[in-house]
Amino acid sequence: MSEVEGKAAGEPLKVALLGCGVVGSSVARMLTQQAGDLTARVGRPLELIGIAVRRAGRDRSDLPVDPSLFTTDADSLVTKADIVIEVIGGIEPARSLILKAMEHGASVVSANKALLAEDGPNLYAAADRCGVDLYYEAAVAGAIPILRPIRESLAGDEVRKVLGIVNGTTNYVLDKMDTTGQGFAEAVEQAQALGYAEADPTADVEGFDAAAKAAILASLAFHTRVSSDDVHREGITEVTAADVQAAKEMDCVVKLLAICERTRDEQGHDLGISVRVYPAMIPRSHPLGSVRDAYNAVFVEAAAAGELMFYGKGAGGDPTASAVLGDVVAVARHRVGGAKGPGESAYADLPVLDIGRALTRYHISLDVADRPGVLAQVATAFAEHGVSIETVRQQIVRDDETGAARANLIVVTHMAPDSALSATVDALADLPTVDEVTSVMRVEGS
Ligand SMILES: NC(=O)C1=CN([C@@H]2O[C@H](COP(=O)(O)OP(=O)(O)OC[C@H]3O[C@@H](n4cnc5c(N)ncnc54)[C@H](O)[C@@H]3O)[C@@H](O)[C@H]2O)C=CC1
Ligand SMILES: N[C@@H](CC=O)C(=O)O
Ligand code: NA
Repeated sequence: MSEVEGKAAGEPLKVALLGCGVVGSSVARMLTQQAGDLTARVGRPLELIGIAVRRAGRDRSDLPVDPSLFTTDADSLVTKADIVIEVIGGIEPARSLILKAMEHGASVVSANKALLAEDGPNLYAAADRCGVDLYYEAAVAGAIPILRPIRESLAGDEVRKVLGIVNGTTNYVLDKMDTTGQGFAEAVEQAQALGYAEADPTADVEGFDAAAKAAILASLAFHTRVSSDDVHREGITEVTAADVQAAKEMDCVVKLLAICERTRDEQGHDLGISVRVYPAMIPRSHPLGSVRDAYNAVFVEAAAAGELMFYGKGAGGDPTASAVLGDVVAVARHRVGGAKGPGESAYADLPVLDIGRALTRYHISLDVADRPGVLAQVATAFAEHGVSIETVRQQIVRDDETGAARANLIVVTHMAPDSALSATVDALADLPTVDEVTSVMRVEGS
């Protein structure tokens, strides 16, 4: 019988909190202020036994917790707890502390997508070996319950696609660029001030954060190990005001999307899965098109359930703490009831396909000479790569100095493999009649 199982009913479960930043301070506050309700829901009190911080002596008088709980000795704190909450972030020392906590019999709740996406299988193996739980609902889309629905509620179905806006910072930035014409840098600063951005916002704007979340979603949805390195990633730093305007003209909006989908051949045999993150135009009428500010939304398609939509706050201290505490209650209930949550499920072991095999559509804008035969040359470049054109729009622009007429062509394709689409763009750029390919963006969701 473990030490925890041997405790008398009513004896508190000891909770250690690692990290007291944006998320950690909300967790500390909620754990303290909602102690009575949490006790009633778990069946045993939860006792906060310590809060590991990096620096001692900082004024934390705004938090309703006993100042003696703060410690810089996370290593010894994790050995004394029944439940460890890790909200430090990053790979080390978070990983070593989690492993140590498990070795000492603690269940772990983490919000750390970077770590889960890099080393999830190792953490699951340790949880299994130690007979403890590993929960991380806050790691993807903050407050939105999405991992447990995929991991548990949809465990009897077959998930076919997960399409999501899973990064609040980039959604905030793109939304501000769309609605107020605000500049990129200013919008990123605001997202940081509001507590949405990662400690280093490069993780947000370059798509690393969304790629980690995509890896976690794909692993759970397709019962396959997917790490951050398997995810094709493009961030939003290259998205220009002109791209946002071009999207508007198509009644679309630019969003950073995480796309996880199962690909089958015509006979229905699994070819593998595609996991990718990139900015793309989606119609404003699409359910993801109206996701504003730092909100997140995840659209799931399953064989029997059909289409499901999950929407809410994907970032910020309190929303993220809500997901953390939901997990704390779940693992605490397991302790009280002598149960254990699900472990890793990677039996399907599907190959992760190269981005070239993903089926998508392109919106291409190019400046060309305005003379007979140019459109035919452009159309030939598409045809030679097996790419079918859906629409072409042409606008004549006159050069102010020379008076020469140039044309701006906007081509939107039908669905084609990404490799064929990008080869078409290369071929267009090489045509002598094409001055410049001014923008290329994928179109999703229609
Ligand atoms: N802020 C948000 O909206 C969300 C954050 N997350 C995740 O939650 C985790 C925490 O994020 P934030 O609270 O935003 O970060 P933060 O940077 O505000 O807080 C992290 C805290 O950990 C402390 N820390 C660093 N090393 C430490 C150590 N060795 N021992 C003790 N404390 C240490 C830092 O001093 C800092 O106060 C990250 O994994 C993040 O990806 C997940 C969802 C949303
Ligand atoms: N930096 C992240 C926080 C949540 O995961 C975001 O902006 O979504
Ligand atoms: Na979540």
